[in-house]
Amino acid sequence: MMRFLPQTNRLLLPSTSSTACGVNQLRMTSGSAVTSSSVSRYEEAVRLLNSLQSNAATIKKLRGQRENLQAMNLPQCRKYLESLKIFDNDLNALNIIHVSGTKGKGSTCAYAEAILRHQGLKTGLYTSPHLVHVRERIRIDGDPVDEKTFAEEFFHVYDIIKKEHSENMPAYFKFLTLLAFRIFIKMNVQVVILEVGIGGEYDCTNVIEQPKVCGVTTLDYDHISILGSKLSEIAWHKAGIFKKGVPAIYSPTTPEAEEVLLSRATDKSTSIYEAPPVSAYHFARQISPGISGIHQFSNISLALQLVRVWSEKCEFALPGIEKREITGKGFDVPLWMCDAIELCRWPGRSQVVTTDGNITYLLDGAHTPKSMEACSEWAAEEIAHLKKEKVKKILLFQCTADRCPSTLIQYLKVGNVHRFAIVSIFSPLGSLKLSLVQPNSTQALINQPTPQI
Ligand SMILES: Nc1ncnc2c1ncn2[C@@H]1O[C@H](COP(=O)(O)OP(=O)(O)OP(=O)(O)O)[C@@H](O)[C@H]1O
Ligand SMILES: [Mg+2]
Ligand SMILES: [Mg+2]
Repeated sequence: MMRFLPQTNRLLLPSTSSTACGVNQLRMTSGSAVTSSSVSRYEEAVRLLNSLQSNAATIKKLRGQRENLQAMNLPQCRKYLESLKIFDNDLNALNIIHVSGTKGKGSTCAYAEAILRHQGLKTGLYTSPHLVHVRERIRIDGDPVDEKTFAEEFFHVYDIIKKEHSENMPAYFKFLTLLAFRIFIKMNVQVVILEVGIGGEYDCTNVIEQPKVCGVTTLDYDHISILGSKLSEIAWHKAGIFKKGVPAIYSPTTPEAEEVLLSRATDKSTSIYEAPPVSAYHFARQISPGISGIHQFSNISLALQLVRVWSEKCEFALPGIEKREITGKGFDVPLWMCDAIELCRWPGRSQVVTTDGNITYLLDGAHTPKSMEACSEWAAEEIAHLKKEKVKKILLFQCTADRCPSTLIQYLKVGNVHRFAIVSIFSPLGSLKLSLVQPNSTQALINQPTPQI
């Protein structure tokens, strides 16, 4: 089948020059193998990156000035990008799929990435948070960027910003976003799937001017001190990523939230569609999606719509997908797309890990009411499958920052089948604190040692 690639797209041209688009030459360490010096450079990079995290006292102090700070995010980002000589054209040429929402952003991005990679496109994927190491957040062709590249590009970005903005260094997430753009440009990726950090309107990923398509996943209550406590307020922030002339697709939501999404789309001259239920598609064969759980079907539908619109906008023909107007309707999903959906992996979300020691861990990233319910449904189903086996089942879900385990646990309704639910607290520094929660109780027994089971 004939493929049409965007004429204006620098990234779809052969990559011959490391100075393309105004970014400077790489500072190479010796050889391509990972040397001890490149490893220590990587460790030093991670140490410096972690030093950009605000401590609890600073965060508390800054909370009062939150509105001001939020509004400053994007102007600051633009200054840093200018210093890094990354221009709007460079970002636009990344052919970005931009995804906001409360739940399912990472999964939706992972599905879209898996589908496009299956077609041989060189992909960049930017997501958060990470589970084991920070490089998981910046992926090239599905794999975390390697340590050597990470370290080289880190110091390129860090040195320039330190030199020009030493009094005003970007915080952790902002820095990583700049680094991700730099790496994607250097690696000549053909498409970037970009997950918003928090909200949308003021999020530093929103510095991009012209994505190819935007998506809004399931809306729910999270970060309410920043985004508001009503779904309509939350929707306002999420719709902040809409851009003039860039189609947007959203997962079904409440009428109040939908009204806000639609009215913001009108204000911004964005054409907007609701992603259909998964039953609207005709799959070439029965599929068992790579990320399990019924809730993943709405992410799959959104990812399918995003990929389809992306291919129309980029004039990149996808085999088995007819060219047609963007409508937000279901379509025939060819075999290769079914394969890609099955091959998609997103660790730490609806993941079952079995150990030799008769323990099965159910890992999930749930941390909002809706996602705890989704997690609950998925876990109950998995536990039903495991019922006959004499294995202990431990469910881990995510509880970071100021979220409270005891408010989340009430949404978990998997009964007595497992002995304990363990709330995992991830921190970007990589330390994992465990808190115990007894399944029948809403009371977390914080910081107890792991039980003998
Ligand atoms: N469509 C959905 N509806 C409800 N819950 C969902 C949905 N998709 C994912 N989840 C839940 O949210 C968790 C996190 O999924 P995912 O990483 O895809 O979302 P995210 O929006 O990137 O989350 P985060 O806030 O951690 O960045 C999953 O483990 C699952 O419990
Ligand atoms: Mg979140
Ligand atoms: Mg995420």
